[in-house]
Amino acid sequence: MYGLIIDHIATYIKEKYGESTWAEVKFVSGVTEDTFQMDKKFSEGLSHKLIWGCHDVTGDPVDELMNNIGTSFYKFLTKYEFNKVLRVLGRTFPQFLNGLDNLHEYLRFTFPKLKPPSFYCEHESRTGLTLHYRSKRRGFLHYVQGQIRNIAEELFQTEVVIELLDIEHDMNLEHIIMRLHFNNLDFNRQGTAYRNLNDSILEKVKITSDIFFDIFPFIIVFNRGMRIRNIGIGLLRVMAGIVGKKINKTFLLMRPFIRFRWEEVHVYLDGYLCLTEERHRMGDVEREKFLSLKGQMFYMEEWESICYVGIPVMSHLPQMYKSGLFINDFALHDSSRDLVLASTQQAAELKLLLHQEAQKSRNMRENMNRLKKERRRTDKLLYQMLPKSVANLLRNGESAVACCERFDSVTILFTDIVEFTKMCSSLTPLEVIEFLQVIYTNFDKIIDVHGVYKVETIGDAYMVVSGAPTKTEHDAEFILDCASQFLVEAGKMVNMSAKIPKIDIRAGVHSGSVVAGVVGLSMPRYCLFGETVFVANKMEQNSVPMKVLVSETTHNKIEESDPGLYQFEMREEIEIRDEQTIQTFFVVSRHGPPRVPSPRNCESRQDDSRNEEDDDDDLIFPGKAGRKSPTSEAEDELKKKGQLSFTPVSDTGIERHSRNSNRTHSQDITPRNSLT
Ligand code: HEM
Ligand SMILES: Nc1nc2c(ncn2[C@@H]2O[C@H](COP(=O)(O)OP(=O)(O)OP(=O)(O)O)[C@@H](O)[C@H]2O)c(=O)[nH]1
Ligand SMILES: [Mg+2]
Repeated sequence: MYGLIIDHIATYIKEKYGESTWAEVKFVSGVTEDTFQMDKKFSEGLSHKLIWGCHDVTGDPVDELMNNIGTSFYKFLTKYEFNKVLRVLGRTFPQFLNGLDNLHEYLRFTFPKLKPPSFYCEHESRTGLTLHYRSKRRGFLHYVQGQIRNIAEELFQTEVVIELLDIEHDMNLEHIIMRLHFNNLDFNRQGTAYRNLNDSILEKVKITSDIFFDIFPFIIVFNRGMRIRNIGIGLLRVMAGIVGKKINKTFLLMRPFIRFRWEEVHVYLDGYLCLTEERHRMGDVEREKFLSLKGQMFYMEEWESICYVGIPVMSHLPQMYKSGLFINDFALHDSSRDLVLASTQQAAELKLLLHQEAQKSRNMRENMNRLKKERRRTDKLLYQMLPKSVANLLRNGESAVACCERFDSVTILFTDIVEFTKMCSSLTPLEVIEFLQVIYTNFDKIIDVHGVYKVETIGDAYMVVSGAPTKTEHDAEFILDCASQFLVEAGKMVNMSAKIPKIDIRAGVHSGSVVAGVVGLSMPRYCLFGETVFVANKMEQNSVPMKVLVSETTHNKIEESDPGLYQFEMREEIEIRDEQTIQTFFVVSRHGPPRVPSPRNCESRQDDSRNEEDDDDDLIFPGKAGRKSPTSEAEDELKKKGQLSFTPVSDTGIERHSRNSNRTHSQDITPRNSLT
């Protein structure tokens, strides 16, 4: 059933009983929808579900509910401006009721799959008329009675008393016969006016049958035997062969819902009838659907026949071609041509609108995809500057202060290039940038493998942390694995250029607590604050080339959690400030392969890891196999111009450690040519 009727029921319940009762009614009826789009189809049982739900919640009798809802119908229709259609449907109340079938048919443009009720009036008198209401649905008797009373009062200021005469069930239809008692002032008024015409004029009005069948080009005259005696000029052009055939073998009667027999049709004279789907049997081959006609039947006493005066219904021009009809087959004097053109025009406009709609939704989808891709790109840039969890907090409107967090147990690594300033004196600015770019790109690849977070680079210094923003109990181990890999990587960077035969780096590590947070609005950075940072930096400054110097805190952390995991060499105590010294250790080697960070050993790891599923990593990060990253593209560019003076470490990057690697001996992390 279309949402219009269901929306009517829902609107009544909300307005009469309030939103909370409506919510209860929905719950009781198991209805999830809250609104019902008027031109959308819903399940047939939904209307009764809501009515019975309302009965269960309020205790009001169902018939009374249906009647009261019916009496709010006219007011409800104003919501969609359908009330304007009702106002012009009939000059009198009986004419209005006679126009209901036509009205619902006309509504097919808005409700293409309409299954409306059928109404027919007979035995009209000064005191009322008999109304036949037929429907494929059951249980709308009181709803209809409410509607009728409401319309009679609203549009005709007439009070109607409804007497139920009979209810039949036939042809899977509910057929309700009611006597409407009301003051039918207009009864006979038109009739008498018309019959008062001077008889002599009527006598002279004789027209030849040619003119008659011209005036009504789609008329069908059939006799009591239902045999077609004659047809209008329009029908003659497309189906001359039906003359002499039985009309109820040639056409199906779609509305009203009655049997297509003389006795039943005869009762329906002056009523609205819709013939359709002409089934033109060529031999035993049934032709496809051919022509739909809408019209009215009149009884012609002189001919002892019924005249069906109709016009073809065309929903689109192709249907017109198929039927073999042309516009000039339609009468010029009535609106049939306009109606056909209007409906095909409307169909064309509708098609254009749908096409435009489809185009719009395609554009919308493309824009959404572009937006999504752009969003991913900005996210990636943002996640390069800030941890993902922090970036998302900021994006959700949290203040920078709200993003601050204290981490009780982190381990920080500083590395620094030995005699960088001296090296730079022999390089051009571009070569300095390239030089750092190559080193840092390779370090960037390493940190991902070891689950540490790159905090920043300061000139030739490179700072990473483990234990923030992703908490882990293996922070010291991850940092030492990362530091040792940095040394291995630096040891490979030999003969990168004639001016720099090799590079050495110092590394320093310390563990402790920090406060981490975002500072700065224009260039927000994720920074670490606290003594731990200061001491880690001191470790680096006091280390020696190609060695990792760790504080006693980090040393003890490893020894407590994983005794013997690393071999250390005790060094002298260093003074980090007046009278404050720290015991230090060099890292010598590690037992077994590095631990692989995972959600199991890194809390909220997935929060701060890159979005693996993103397919445009290569835009920001070194490309996957076969895809060039900007760095290597830039390097190619410079190579072509003969400007590149460094041979970057091969793009195979860092061999990935994994627990199941077959290395069993302790891994010596002292690079080949380091000083000890
Ligand atoms: C412009 C005014 C009207 C509009 C837009 C309208 C539209 C509709 C629609 C969309 C349906 C649902 C059919 C389906 O889902 O297949 C419907 C059914 C119905 N209409 Fe109308 N209608 C109008 C006027 C009236 C009037 C004036 C009456 C009675 C006096 C009426 C009686 C009914 C009834 C009883 C049903 C549902 C029950 C059944 O199918 O028997 N309608 N109508
Ligand atoms: N932006 C910035 N750059 C710095 C900072 N400290 C040092 N640098 C830069 O880093 C370069 C190297 O500094 P150092 O590492 O202290 O000196 P070095 O030449 O590498 O000698 P070493 O003591 O062996 O490291 C300097 O030339 C500066 O350009 C800093 O705090 N901020
Ligand atoms: Mg330096």
